[in-house]
Amino acid sequence: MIGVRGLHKRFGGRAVLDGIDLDVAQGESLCVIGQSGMGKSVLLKCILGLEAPDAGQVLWQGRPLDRSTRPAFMAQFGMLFQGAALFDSLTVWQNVAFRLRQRMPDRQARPIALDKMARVGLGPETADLMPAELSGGMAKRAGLARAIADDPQVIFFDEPTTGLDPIRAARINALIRGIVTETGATAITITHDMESVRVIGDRVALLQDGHIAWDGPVSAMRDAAPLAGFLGPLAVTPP
Ligand SMILES: Nc1ncnc2c1ncn2[C@@H]1O[C@H](COP(=O)(O)OP(=O)(O)OP(=O)(O)O)[C@@H](O)[C@H]1O
Repeated sequence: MIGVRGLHKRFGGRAVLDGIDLDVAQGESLCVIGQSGMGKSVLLKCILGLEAPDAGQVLWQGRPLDRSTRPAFMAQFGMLFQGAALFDSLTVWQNVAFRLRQRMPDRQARPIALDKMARVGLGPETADLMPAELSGGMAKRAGLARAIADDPQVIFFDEPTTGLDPIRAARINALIRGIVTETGATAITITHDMESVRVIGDRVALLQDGHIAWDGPVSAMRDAAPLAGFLGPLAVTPP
């Protein structure tokens, strides 16, 4: 469903992405791991069209994403940003309904937002709070509700557990897995957290030195030699 073909991206003298090929099937949950600075965010930005690759293509439904095909893709994706990235001046429900409100009146958007908030464990009493009044875990849940508000076909999770303690991180991982399974959405998660990989992922791709150094099912991760050196350090979320 999403394909990456021969993606190259260079900054200064350094080839951060040096020929990336990747396919994510419909309904599959792929986790992209790699040490800090290996280009995970750059890869995500290239897929989202926020960074222009030097060479290569991103395909969606078998067609290259370009000026004419990208709008349809953008209408079908949801994203949980690192740090949740809620709009400070909007209430929680308005954040969740951000995209819905662009095409429907508030009286229609609000019940949908409340329904998605309930799915992630945020009760109606939180609807009219401002983001500054939420704890880190609640903000992450609100970001998750926003990511799924428009029933996306593709969801990106950027470091979903960063900044959360292990208990809250485990809850977010379980929520994400539940939502991905329930909705049948295709999911791409960028993470340092191996617990996220184990809970959220069907498949894992290791990004290293500009290449996908290993790509396989999460169940095979433990025996994968290229991952051996990474499972330890990657198990700890960096500050
Ligand atoms: N706009 C840019 N201009 C110059 N260099 C950049 C730019 N964006 C990213 N880079 C460089 O590309 C490399 C990869 O960055 P990227 O943020 O993708 O790493 P990452 O794997 O996501 O790391 P982390 O896990 O720490 O977030 C880094 O060396 C970074 O400095």
